[in-house]
Amino acid sequence: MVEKIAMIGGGSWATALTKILSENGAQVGWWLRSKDDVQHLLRTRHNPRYLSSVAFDLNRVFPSTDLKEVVEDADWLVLAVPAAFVQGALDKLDRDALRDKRVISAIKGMIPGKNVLVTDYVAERFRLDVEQLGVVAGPCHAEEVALEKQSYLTIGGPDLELAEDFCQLLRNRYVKAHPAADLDGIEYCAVMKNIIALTCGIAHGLGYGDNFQAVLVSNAVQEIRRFLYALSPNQRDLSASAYLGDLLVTAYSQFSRNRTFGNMVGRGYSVKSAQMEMNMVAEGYYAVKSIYELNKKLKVSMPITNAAYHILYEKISPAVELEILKEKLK
Ligand SMILES: NC(=O)c1ccc[n+]([C@@H]2O[C@H](COP(=O)([O-])OP(=O)(O)OC[C@H]3O[C@@H](n4cnc5c(N)ncnc54)[C@H](OP(=O)(O)O)[C@@H]3O)[C@@H](O)[C@H]2O)c1
Ligand SMILES: O=P(O)(O)OC[C@H](O)CO
Repeated sequence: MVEKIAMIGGGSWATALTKILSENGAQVGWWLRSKDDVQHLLRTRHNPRYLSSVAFDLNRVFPSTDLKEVVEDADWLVLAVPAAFVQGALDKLDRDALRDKRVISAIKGMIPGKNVLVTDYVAERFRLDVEQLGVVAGPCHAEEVALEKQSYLTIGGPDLELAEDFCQLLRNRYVKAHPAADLDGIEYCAVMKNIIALTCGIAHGLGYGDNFQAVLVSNAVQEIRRFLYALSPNQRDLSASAYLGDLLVTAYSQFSRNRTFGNMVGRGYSVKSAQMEMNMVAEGYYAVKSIYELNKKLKVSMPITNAAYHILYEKISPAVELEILKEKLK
């Protein structure tokens, strides 16, 4: 049986996942918001602005701006727009539109303003059971998928059969995938690693070196552990690739959107100009605010998140804030 997937989003990650899934034989209805991009895909088989080297087989990939049609026809829904645009993207769907679907979030962010995980938002908005949900996690840059470099993904979800089914759709010559039961922990960690990478970028932009970054990342693991434990004190191995691996790839990679954004801020760009300079979205910018606000209740010690918040939302000088932060790290 050919699996039918609705891919929601036109950016790098949606493009990479569409490549993996369609080349494995799935039928992918692909919703992009831009008519011009859909026309370009239909004409040339390439997404014009993201991973434009990838050619799609239009017998399996069906680009469209008609969200309802794309969703109606699918067994699986894969969300791959930045979290800030999820509400807008799904706005036109009825509450029952996802009733019998399996919904996978490939998003590493929270809904700004609501400060909830994407899976919690869709579960509530579309009255879904948690067993219908999963997340795509793990250290994986879309750019390396385009180059078919060896990558590892983790599919988190309470229903391990659903998670394994989605793994089977992903596995290929260069992608290994495995299921894991920890939905919330994996999703929160994927949100928080963006904040850490952004702070690593700020430090790099200010001239801090590898010695400092190694200490920053070590302290970040402890910060993430404290926060996750306060939210959901399940047993989880934070050294697994869905947690630590994702933190490392984002904190150290040349491809990282979050690190790049932070680096510009550290070099003196304003938040606005850094955002305008990038044609991609750094989720960490929004995540800082959500996690900072959530933590007002939890009161976990989070010096790195606090520093990032002060720089990005209270306009404190990055140099001053890093001077304060460096005294708190061990
Ligand atoms: N890139 C990766 O390697 C990677 C890997 C794992 C997970 N993720 C996650 O995947 C999610 C999507 O990120 P991405 O990297 O694919 O994004 P991206 O390449 O940075 O592309 C940005 C996307 O956001 C859309 N967008 C920008 N402004 C918008 C607006 N005002 N309203 C609606 N849409 C808007 C863009 O649409 P237009 O092009 O039409 O402007 C584009 O589809 C994020 O949560 C990210 O953390 C990414
Ligand atoms: O490294 P970033 O900031 O581009 O985030 C992309 C992915 O989350 C890496 O797994």
